[in-house]
Amino acid sequence: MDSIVVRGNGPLNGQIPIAGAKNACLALMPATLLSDEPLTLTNAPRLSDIRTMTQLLQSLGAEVTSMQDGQVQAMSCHGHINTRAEYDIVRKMRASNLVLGPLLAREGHAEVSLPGGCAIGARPMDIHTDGLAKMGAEIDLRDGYLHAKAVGGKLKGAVIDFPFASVGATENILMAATLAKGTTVINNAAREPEIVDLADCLRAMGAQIDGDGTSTITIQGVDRLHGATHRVVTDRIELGTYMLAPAICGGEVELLGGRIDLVGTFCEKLDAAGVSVEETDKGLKVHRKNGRIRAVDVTTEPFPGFPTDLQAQMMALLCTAEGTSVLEEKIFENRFMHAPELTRMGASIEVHGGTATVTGVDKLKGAPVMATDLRASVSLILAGLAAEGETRVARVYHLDRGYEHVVRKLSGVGAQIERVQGE
Ligand SMILES: CC(=O)N[C@H]1[C@@H](OP(=O)(O)OP(=O)(O)OC[C@H]2O[C@@H](n3ccc(=O)[nH]c3=O)[C@H](O)[C@@H]2O)O[C@H](CO)[C@@H](O)[C@@H]1O
Ligand SMILES: C=C(OP(=O)(O)O)C(=O)O
Repeated sequence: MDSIVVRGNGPLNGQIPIAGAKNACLALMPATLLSDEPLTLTNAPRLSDIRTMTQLLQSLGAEVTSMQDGQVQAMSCHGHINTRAEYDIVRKMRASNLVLGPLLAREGHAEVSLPGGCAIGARPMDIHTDGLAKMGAEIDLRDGYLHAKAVGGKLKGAVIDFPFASVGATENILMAATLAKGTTVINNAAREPEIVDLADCLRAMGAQIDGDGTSTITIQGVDRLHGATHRVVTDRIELGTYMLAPAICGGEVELLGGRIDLVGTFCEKLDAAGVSVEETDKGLKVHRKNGRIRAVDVTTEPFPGFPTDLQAQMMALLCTAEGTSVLEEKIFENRFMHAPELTRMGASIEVHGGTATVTGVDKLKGAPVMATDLRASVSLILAGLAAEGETRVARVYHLDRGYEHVVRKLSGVGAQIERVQGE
């Protein structure tokens, strides 16, 4: 198992290109199951999660080709479809559950293993299954698999009120509804940019969708969808992560492809902490305004609120801020696993339930630490970039799920970072 070794070495300067969004691409890829014709995605990120989704789609009978340097994924699904998504693949990644809606819409039945338990919270599937049940699916859990069957062989449009604006449930129902009979309305839908990106792609495939990006999405079912080519939206979480690098280390970094509308609330918090974000014709330029970072309070919320996927990285910034910051995690009940690791580096953090109180210290000190999940791992790298001495982050396979070329991107702006073999 590889580790990442980082040495704190002062300001970072230069440019970092931002990739296509993992979380958009993971929803876009299963959309290929909705059509016999090819779906081509450009700007796909080079990540292990994308390879896992590729394997899953191939196991269901899709042809998936990665072209050129892996940045284009072309998929086509015209032969026999296997409707069983096996545990061995599904357990690797929560987003595997996004094949449920498309399989059910296309074939009228599906058997999908429950995704593996993820360390950041329980992450049940009830909002997905209740929504599909309203559309006429009978679903039961047997042998660890969700067995779903559309009564009469075809899903029907329905009005579905989500108890929580779940991103994955919105994506599953949105895809299922494109081929359902009649009109589906999702109330309290998620508004994340990845939802809008998926709706854009489905529209390019011939779907009739209105209201994506708002809390009410209306989908008029059609008989068939056709092929399309779609460019994956910029990864706002990778963007926010690298915006924090000059905020933590000093210097000035331009994030190529960055857009304020993807990270609005995050930018407001950076501004309050003393970080300048400026729009350029190529993206966003970030530097510290002056002096030390100031403490800010952060509460994670569904989009357009502060993203839970940037909470760990923001905590890394606030570890050396002037004053005390309170971070409230409202999306996942167990998403502070980076806190004890940051404490090993000299941070002062107290966690009580869903609240972490961070009192800024002058300097962090390098230490051996362990990545516990994707965003936790990158928060430890960010902290290590500003710490005195060497930080070794073990278990970086988590990082490979969501950050392509992290060593190349950060060393390109002057960071001392390398990947080494062994824990
Ligand atoms: C691949 C992908 O896009 N992952 C993102 C997606 O995850 P994901 O789609 O899993 O997140 P959800 O929005 O569904 O989950 C939010 C909350 O709702 C709860 N819930 C969800 C579904 C359900 O049926 N029942 C239920 O109780 C979850 O346990 C969690 O507490 O959105 C999260 C919230 O922005 C992000 O952190 C993840 O990076
Ligand atoms: C939690 C994340 O991903 P997943 O939903 O795939 O676990 C993430 O991208 O931060």
